[in-house]
Amino acid sequence: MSTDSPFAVPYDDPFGVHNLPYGVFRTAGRPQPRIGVRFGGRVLDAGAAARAVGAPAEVSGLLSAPLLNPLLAAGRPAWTRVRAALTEWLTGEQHRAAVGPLLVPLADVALDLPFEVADYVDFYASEHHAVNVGRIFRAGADPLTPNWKHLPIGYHGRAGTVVVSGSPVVRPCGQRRAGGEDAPSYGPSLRLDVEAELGFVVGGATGRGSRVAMDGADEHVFGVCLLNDWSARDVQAWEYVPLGPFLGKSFATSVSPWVVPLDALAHARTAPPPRDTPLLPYLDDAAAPPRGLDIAMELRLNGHTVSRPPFAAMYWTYAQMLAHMTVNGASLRPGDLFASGTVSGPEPDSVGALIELTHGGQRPVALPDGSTRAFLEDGDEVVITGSAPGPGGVRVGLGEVAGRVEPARD
Ligand SMILES: O=C(O)/C=C/C(=O)CC(=O)CC(=O)O
Ligand SMILES: [Ca+2]
Ligand SMILES: [Mg+2]
Repeated sequence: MSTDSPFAVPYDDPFGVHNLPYGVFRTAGRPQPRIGVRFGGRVLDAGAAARAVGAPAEVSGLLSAPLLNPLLAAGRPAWTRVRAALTEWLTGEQHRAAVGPLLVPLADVALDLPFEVADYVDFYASEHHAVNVGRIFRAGADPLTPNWKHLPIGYHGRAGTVVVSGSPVVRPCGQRRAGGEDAPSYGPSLRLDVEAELGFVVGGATGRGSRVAMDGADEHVFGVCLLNDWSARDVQAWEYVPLGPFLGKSFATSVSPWVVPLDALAHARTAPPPRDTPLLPYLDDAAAPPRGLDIAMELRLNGHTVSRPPFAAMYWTYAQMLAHMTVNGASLRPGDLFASGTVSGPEPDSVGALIELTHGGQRPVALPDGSTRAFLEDGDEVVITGSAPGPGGVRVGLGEVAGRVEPARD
């Protein structure tokens, strides 16, 4: 095979055949959104490939949609069949002539939000993050609230403001109370922050009244994306008592364009940290298969790496989050998105938010251009990347989620 063949993807490419993440793309020549599967530096037009190889109607139909929701709805057995088909098309000699022309260079595509977000929930699953921000928001009180080790705390976010990587983020305005003031004022957030998180993309509907136990989680988690939960800390600190985050976080949540299938993360599975508080049976994972994920993340501000958050340090697993989210009988819809909460590790340079990195803004970080940041300035660009161990020592790439801050609007 010549090295300029679209099939000549190096063995250790993080987007090799062991990964095959799903997205939705358009090209200048064909602006209709359609499902793409990343393979090396190219994107397979998956629906066109299915038709070109004469795939079964189920596979062809699911891949010919303009977004991932029908595939998400189809459930785990269909996900397995579709992934097997894609693997065969990209590795089988007999498909090269049909599939090769449908591998579009990444540089020629625009990537859209890959699925319509049904409900969006954000958890708070890092003990390190919870302790760090608890100290800042509730100085003098126990940093962990009494419920923290008994259940994965979460809140419902705003599905309609989940945006794809690259979308600009306008600095939000809102009520905030400056230190020392009694009354709030209105204006642009002065403490705009980021939260490096992992998003879990849900498929397979459940009815109201049913629950997804921990051992059913893999039937409903289709895959993962990188997620940035942009946060206006001044708005948040004033508004959150007692119902939790609201407008301080609902203006934008950015996700990476590629949804990495859970199947591609088999080698990333790892035991979560030891539990030191007994758990109710529906959350007790002492005898469960390991559902921590060893995903290495990087948080970059204007091109400079400021932190390396380790997902393996997360206290609560995605199976516990999903079990808790449905234990009251709340139904799931294809396209539900739940996020892990800020990924922070134990080290000062492994935290997933500026508020932690800068100790509430008191110790600004220095950037190579000589400037410093306590919180984000207009024009700043934040990029979060991630990768996980794959088979045979290769990495599974999660790609990146990027966003640039635009000035507040009058
Ligand atoms: O402890 C608090 O009051 C604040 C928590 C958060 O910032 C909420 C959040 O988005 C959870 C997270 O990302 O871990
Ligand atoms: Ca968050
Ligand atoms: Mg948000």
